[in-house]
Amino acid sequence: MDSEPAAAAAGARFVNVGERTNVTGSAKFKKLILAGDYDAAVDVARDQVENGAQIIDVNMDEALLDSEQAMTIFLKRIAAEPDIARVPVMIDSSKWSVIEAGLKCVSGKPIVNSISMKEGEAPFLELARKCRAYGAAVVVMAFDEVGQADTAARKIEICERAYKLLTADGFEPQDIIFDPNIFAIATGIDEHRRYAIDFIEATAEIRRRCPGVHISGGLSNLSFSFRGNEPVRRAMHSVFLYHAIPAGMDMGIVNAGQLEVYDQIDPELRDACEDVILDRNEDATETLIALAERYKGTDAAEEKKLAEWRGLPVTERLSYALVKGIDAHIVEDTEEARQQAERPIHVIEGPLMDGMNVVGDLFGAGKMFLPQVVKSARVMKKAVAHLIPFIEEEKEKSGVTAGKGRVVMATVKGDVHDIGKNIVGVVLQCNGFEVIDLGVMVPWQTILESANDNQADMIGLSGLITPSLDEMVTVAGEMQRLGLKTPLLIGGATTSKAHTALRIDPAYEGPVIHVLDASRAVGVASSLVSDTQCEPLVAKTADEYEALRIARSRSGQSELASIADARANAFAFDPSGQAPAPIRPGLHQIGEWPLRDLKASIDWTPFFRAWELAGNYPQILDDEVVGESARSLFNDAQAMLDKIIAERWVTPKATVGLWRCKREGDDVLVLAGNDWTRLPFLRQQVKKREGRPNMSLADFINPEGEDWIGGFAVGIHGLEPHLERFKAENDDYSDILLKALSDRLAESFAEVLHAEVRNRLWGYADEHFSTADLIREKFQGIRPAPGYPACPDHSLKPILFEMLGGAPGEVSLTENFAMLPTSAVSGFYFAHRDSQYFGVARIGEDQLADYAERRGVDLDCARRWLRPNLD
Ligand SMILES: C[S@@+](CC[C@H](N)C(=O)[O-])C[C@H]1O[C@@H](n2cnc3c(N)ncnc32)[C@H](O)[C@@H]1O
Repeated sequence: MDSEPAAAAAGARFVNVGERTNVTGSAKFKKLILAGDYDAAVDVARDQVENGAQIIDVNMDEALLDSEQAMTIFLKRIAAEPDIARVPVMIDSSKWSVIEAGLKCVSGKPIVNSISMKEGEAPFLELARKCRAYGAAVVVMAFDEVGQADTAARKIEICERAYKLLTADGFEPQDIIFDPNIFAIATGIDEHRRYAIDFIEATAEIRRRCPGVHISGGLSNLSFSFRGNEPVRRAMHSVFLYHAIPAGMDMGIVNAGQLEVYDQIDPELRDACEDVILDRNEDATETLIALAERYKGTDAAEEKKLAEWRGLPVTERLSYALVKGIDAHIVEDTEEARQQAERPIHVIEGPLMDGMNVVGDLFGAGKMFLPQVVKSARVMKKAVAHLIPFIEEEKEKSGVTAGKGRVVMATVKGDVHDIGKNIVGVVLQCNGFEVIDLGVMVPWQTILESANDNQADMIGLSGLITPSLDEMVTVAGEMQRLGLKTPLLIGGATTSKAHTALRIDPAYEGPVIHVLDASRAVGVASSLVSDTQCEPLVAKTADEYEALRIARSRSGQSELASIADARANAFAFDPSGQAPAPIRPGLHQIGEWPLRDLKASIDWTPFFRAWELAGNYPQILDDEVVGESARSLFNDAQAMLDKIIAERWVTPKATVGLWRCKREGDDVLVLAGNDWTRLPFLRQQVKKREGRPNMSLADFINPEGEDWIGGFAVGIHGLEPHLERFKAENDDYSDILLKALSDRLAESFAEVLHAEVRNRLWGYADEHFSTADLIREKFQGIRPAPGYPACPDHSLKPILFEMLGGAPGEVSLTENFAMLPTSAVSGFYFAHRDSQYFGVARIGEDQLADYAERRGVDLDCARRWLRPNLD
């Protein structure tokens, strides 16, 4: 055989055999051949190849036909079409005369489908030799004198016998393709229940006993009981291949354009198919039949809609593609519109903007959600990218993007997080704004220069970590110093209306507005560029912030205990809850971790939150309001995740340290390497009700004897080339999706690694938690992260990283202690039975001074780091 199936044999890929040029399987093809319409019949073959068929099966076994003649004409016709002739032909007939007629027309390596030992060994060998004389490979059916093989044992026995006969006769193993018979399952007949699993098991064994051969099968039989229900059939075929390919099936007669991606199948349907195919439970068939009802007719309706859509006038097609986020035909449609338009810019100003307006309206009305909007934006960007060279040719550069207004956006210095900012940028662009995105870690000078150079209508600042709040105050202060009046928009996970009102707004006389999320950004930005709405919005916001400041000054803050009193009310250490010494103390470098394991333990709820879809996974997939959007996003995420894993886009790395330690007040002294390192922790100072302690993380370490503490950092590396590719393709959707998935992998890695530490490295636990219980953190021990409420000082990160040997998990820190790569997690391990998360909240000046001394920095520096805990 040629290299295609050989590659498949090596496990490199599965070879699709197109099944549409078969008069017994395709009513359409039969009609064309009977009518003598060979032009259209050739198009069927071309479609197959374009849809990914790597071999085409040709069958002319029809009583009303002169099959030999039809085979000859058709094969000669396709041999003259270079785009079809490049794939091998499988000549499919039950009559040798037809096969031979076909063999005479094929120039490349043919495949004969099929021969068997139905009539005994001698006729089998005779046919096989004839095929070999034509240089053909053969499909051998698992059929012998007794009949067709149905059980695994019979399939194995027949194939092994045929293998021995053929190879002894001089046949090359790679020219033998066994078809061990795929039969219909879910028929309601008990004997049929094992048909699929028997095929899979037999495949593995045949590959073992008959080295070098290929295994093939016709998939349509499998789902015969669900005729007319294409979604269920597609799902069954995909699930079947998902199991059969790893067992050794490397070819299959399957409609290449109609295979579902395994992970994109509705999980309920996928499980039901899996139960039937693997014969996993008694009522699997009933369950699948009941479920199948739900899918009836959906496909026909979809196909009809699709066909209708492609038949619309081009402007409507553009609008439809934008609203639905379909980028498959966008370049050809844009080109068609351009040819019809007077000037290329009119395509943007006309149909494209019309389509985006519909998207904007639907989003504004809560009928469309962020993932869809970002997909629509991708379609828009691709269309615009196609038009730009034509517009530039017309020297019309300026008109392209200067729509409603111009926004300069940046993640501030020291911060690297940009998912939220990118989403806001895309949404603003969708709504006609020109966005100048300066990226991450942008110092105030660059932001203000760009705003000035571009005459920005507003500046948007974003940040995720608390030190970024201070950076934003700095930018506001510099804007004031320069006498600017440009509106300043504030957004990002740690920002809040209160912080904006209390700290940023007083630093700048121009308008300052906190924007809660992307869905509000459009309204705020549109008002700011509107002649009538700008003033009212600015005045209303200023009043609101003033009211907030007054309320805060009047309400007074919760009363603080002195740090001495707070310490006297510490959480009592219970020696009986102390974990034993680690089994494997010291540093552990975790070079790589299998991505597949990380996928399995992903917590999906925060993923939907990143896309501003509210609800918990998995219920969110069925949510009445956002369910459809969530499902579509989830499917895209699964598909990308599978690629990330299969093509190893990213590499997870980690470092773990488990060290001896002792307590000194609220400090923990850690013996990392040969030196003792001081870890100063903060203590809650807000006065507590009787019986409630003022907690510090130090309280979970033995105050009297020896104890142990741990630390870790994980990072997901290697995103950059993919992000660059997406950027080049104007694909913000994939860019944001990849970053969000990479964040998920980092969190999952931190969770899985903590389990590894508890169960093996430290070894104080012996757990068997489900993923759901892991996510609920039901285990003993915590991994508090610097910058989080129990240890809010981000500046502990450099100390932790130093103890971990520097750049743990190949993660580094920015000057404001953000981690690079962005998808990274770090923290300490506490193993005591009582250890728990809490918030330090507000602290007093006495603790601040005490902390500055323990931390070894001056008071101002400590004040800057602990600012959020002092207000
Ligand atoms: C941010 S969530 C991440 C887990 C979530 N399953 C996910 O995938 O996004 C939980 C982690 O945040 C940190 N954390 C939460 N609350 C904390 C607190 N009060 N103090 C310190 N760290 C805290 C801990 O590292 C904890 O394991």
